[in-house]
Amino acid sequence: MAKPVSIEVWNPNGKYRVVSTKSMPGTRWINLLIQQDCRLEICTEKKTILSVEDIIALIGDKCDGVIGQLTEDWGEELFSALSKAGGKAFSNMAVGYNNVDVNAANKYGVAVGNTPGVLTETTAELAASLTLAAARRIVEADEFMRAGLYDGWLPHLFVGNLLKGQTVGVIGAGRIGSAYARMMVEGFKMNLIYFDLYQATRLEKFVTAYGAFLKSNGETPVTWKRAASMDEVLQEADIISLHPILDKTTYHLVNKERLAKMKKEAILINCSRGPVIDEVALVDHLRENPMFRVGLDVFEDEPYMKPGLAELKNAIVVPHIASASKWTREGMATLAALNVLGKIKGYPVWFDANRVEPFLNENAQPPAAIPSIVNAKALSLPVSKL
Ligand SMILES: NC(=O)C1=CN([C@@H]2O[C@H](COP(=O)(O)OP(=O)(O)OC[C@H]3O[C@@H](n4cnc5c(N)ncnc54)[C@H](O)[C@@H]3O)[C@@H](O)[C@H]2O)C=CC1
Ligand SMILES: O=C(O)C(=O)CO
Repeated sequence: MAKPVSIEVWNPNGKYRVVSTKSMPGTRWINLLIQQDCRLEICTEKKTILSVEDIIALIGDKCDGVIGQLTEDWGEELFSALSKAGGKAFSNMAVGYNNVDVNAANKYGVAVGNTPGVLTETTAELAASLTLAAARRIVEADEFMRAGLYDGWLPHLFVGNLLKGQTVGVIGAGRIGSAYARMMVEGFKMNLIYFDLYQATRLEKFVTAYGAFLKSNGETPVTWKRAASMDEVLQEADIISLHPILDKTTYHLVNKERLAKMKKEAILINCSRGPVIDEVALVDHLRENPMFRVGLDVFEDEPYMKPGLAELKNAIVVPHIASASKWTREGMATLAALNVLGKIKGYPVWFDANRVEPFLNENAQPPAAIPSIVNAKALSLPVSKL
């Protein structure tokens, strides 16, 4: 028998039982569920990462849908338990869903939701923050001040890298990668080189137009290039930011050999998923190349860091906070709740998961549609014509 898991209950007499494995920011998501006849149970356990056993206990004998977190292992066992409890809907409170076995969800006919769009700019802004912090050695300099070591201006004190006119490399120029690229190109007048399986046409158009604007102003225009290989980006870029999804093709995308191809003074940023970098190889590379710097939001064995990383001055590390702005986190909670609610209600799937704004307008009722279901095609779910 699994140990009971503590919960907080909203709208106890609601017809549909929805479980959220964590408390989430804001109250709109709660109100949307309870207004639509859901009994909402929010897990209040103190431990951060729930086990499969904990979640099975939460699902119980009758459960219509679950809102879960990227730290949880949503595979065969959980989808089987949810399906047995009558559930047809699960949503990650995240855009990335590498923690979800979508084939297992398909097998049990469970729709899998995610939360795209609402975190694009927030995540790109953190990647840009890490880039600046690494380029200008802000964390090292802050530690130096607090340690009382500053005794006057010096020509060599914390000299870093200028971004203007340098090349920013983006691996994975999807929603977040493109937003980051625009920030770096427009904000710091950097040239762009990117690698993606698909052409980022809108991004290319943006850089072309911005380059023309700069030229018409008598300034050096910015340029863009779509690289034929990832190695081309690694060799040419001064800053490289990783924004692909995590799957078999991106696991250890940055390894020992690829690190060796990068410039000795390059800066590597990772706000995607930890296993995209071979972190052991990264620690060795950082030790051997003190001018190479890295800004990491995510880690291979999250929440742990590989031995040695925390001691390195040329690494900036933050605890997976890239999407942590109030607006974004409340929006993620809303989208996750509406994914589950929409499936329970039998709504069609929203026609464009990149345009989720109508669901986020606090002053209007959300559309009668499901914002984003990653296995909509596999489950042959109808698509909204709105
Ligand atoms: N650190 C954090 O808090 C956050 C992390 N993320 C991570 O960022 C990822 C990307 O999010 P979005 O930009 O919204 O997704 P997206 O799907 O718009 O972009 C991903 C891009 O990666 C490209 N890609 C896939 N395989 C590739 C490969 N082998 N080589 C190069 N490019 C490849 C895709 O073609 C696509 O353009 C998420 O899957 C998630 O893992 C997202 C939000 C917050
Ligand atoms: O959405 C995601 O994929 C995250 O990593 C958390 O914002």
